[in-house]
Amino acid sequence: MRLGDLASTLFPITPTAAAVEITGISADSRAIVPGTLFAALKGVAADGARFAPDAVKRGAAAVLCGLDSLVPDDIGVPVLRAADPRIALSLLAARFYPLQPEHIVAITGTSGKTSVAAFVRQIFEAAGHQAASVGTIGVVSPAGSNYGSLTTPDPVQLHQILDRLAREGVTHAAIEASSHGLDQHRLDGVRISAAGFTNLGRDHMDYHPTVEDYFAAKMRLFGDLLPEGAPAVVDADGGYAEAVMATIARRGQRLIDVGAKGRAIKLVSATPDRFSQSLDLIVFGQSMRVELPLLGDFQVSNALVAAGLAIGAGVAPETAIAALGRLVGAPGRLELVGTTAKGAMVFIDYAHKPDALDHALAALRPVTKGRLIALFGAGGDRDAGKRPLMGEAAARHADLVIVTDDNPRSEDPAAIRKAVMAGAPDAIEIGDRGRAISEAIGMLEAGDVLCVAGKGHETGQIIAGVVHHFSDHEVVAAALATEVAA
Ligand SMILES: CC(=O)N[C@H]1[C@@H](OP(=O)(O)OP(=O)(O)OC[C@H]2O[C@@H](n3ccc(=O)[nH]c3=O)[C@H](O)[C@@H]2O)O[C@H](CO)[C@@H](O)[C@@H]1O[C@H](C)C(=O)N[C@@H](C)C(=O)N[C@H](CCC(=O)O)C(=O)O
Ligand SMILES: Nc1ncnc2c1ncn2[C@@H]1O[C@H](COP(=O)(O)OP(=O)(O)OP(=O)(O)O)[C@@H](O)[C@H]1O
Ligand SMILES: N[C@H](CCC[C@H](N)C(=O)O)C(=O)O
Ligand SMILES: [Mg+2]
Repeated sequence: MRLGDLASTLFPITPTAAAVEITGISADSRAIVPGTLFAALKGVAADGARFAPDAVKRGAAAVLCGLDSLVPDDIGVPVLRAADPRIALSLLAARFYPLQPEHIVAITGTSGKTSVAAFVRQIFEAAGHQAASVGTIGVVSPAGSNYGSLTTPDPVQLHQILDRLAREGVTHAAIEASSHGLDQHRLDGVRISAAGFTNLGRDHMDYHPTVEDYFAAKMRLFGDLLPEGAPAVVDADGGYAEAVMATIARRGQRLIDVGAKGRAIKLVSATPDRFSQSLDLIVFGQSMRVELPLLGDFQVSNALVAAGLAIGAGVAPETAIAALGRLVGAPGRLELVGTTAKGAMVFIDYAHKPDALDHALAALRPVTKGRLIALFGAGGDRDAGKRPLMGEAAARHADLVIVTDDNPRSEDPAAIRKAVMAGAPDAIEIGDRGRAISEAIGMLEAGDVLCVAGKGHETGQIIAGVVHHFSDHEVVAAALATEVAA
């Protein structure tokens, strides 16, 4: 594509520059091949402007940067200066990869995004649409699934994915909008037709200076990205619901509020029956009942937000609610992965923040006849303040707490465990996660429940910056197999 076709409506471009052929876009100088437009962005760790000369040496055909960027005008290729180069990058990426599924819904909130995205995809499928989801567990579409590393991919990758999905015939997609993604404008070029908000709790205090800043990042989804008049779904029972609804009202969006306090999709009652729960609902004034095959109050919230989003995107209410009866949980989210010979159950969950741990363990208590055992750690190079709070949440709910390693990343694993144990002083400490899981399984008696939390679907463990293959699923399966053999 010519630079003129790509960027002339956004930037003043000379005729010579307009004729330059652009073959790709990247914000990483290391990925530049001849013909690529290099976006020099200021990041958390570096200023991309420093890498512009190297990008040009590698064949960059143009450079995008900020108004006051250090990139010199005489760098040898056209320089496009934008007030906010991250927004410009997203808009250019959306133009370079022009196709998007017709209906895209985006979900934000501290917990539940992956689950809601997976549920919306399943409801779309039940309604007969070609559907996909994009988020922490990767891209899941009729063509298969592949795992990416970020919850909200960077804009170039995201638009490449959306363009590919649309070409494969996907008409309906659900995307997770992380606070990093919203803050860094990764979603700014996406044509969002409905947006959802699950809840707000403590998270990412390493990146956002205050909870208000974190909330403001999430609010960009409704304040800036979702058009006026479009449907906005909120769990009315969740934290910060009123503040979210105020933004939605200010923007003239169509509120679909769900939950016990919800009016559009009202939860009249949820009656649990071990692994499922019977939901009595009033959906836009009509009584409906469905048996949700999932455990935990929080999954009711996630399912109703998902139904609201699917309805907002055009699915008939009866179809959306009926589809809740066949939902399958997202991998590694309160997933029952096995039962020991003595009759204890083992679950794998992705709770890696205090609220999530609170909800996951609370959900398991009613199915626990013996002891509830929580096994988890906390990630390194992430919000250190959440560590003792996770310890406290576990100590509050579980009969036995085992503190182990999650992804220590660059940090000292023992120091992370110590910080977690400040909130759970009676916990057992077993650093090696594999050993912790097999020892925990060895301790299980009839009726006990073990919750292995924090890594969910992950297939690697990052220790001292190196990713080692590691899967809670594989370790649990191996420990259960040994137990049966013994
Ligand atoms: C803190 C954070 O969000 N960082 C993201 C951000 O990087 P950054 O802009 O701060 O990067 P930087 O290292 O300061 O470098 C500045 C610029 O120089 C460029 N550079 C750097 C080195 C070089 O040799 N050449 C070069 O061109 C970089 O590509 C970048 O454009 O933008 C990059 C491109 O989009 C992301 O890959 C990167 O994600 C890092 C890897 C990351 O770990 N992010 C996590 C924390 C994250 O985003 N998580 C959220 C939330 C998860 C959840 O809880 O749901 C997610 O959406 O996954
Ligand atoms: N609505 C909810 N409220 C509270 N906790 C939840 C909710 N939904 C899920 N959880 C808990 O949070 C964990 C992560 O859920 P999920 O992956 O769906 O959320 P997420 O917002 O995508 O998280 P992440 O930001 O880490 O990707 C689950 O394993 C469960 O323990
Ligand atoms: N998207 C989240 C995932 C955290 C998963 C947990 N296992 C950890 O390493 O803390 C993050 O990068 O902060
Ligand atoms: Mg997620």
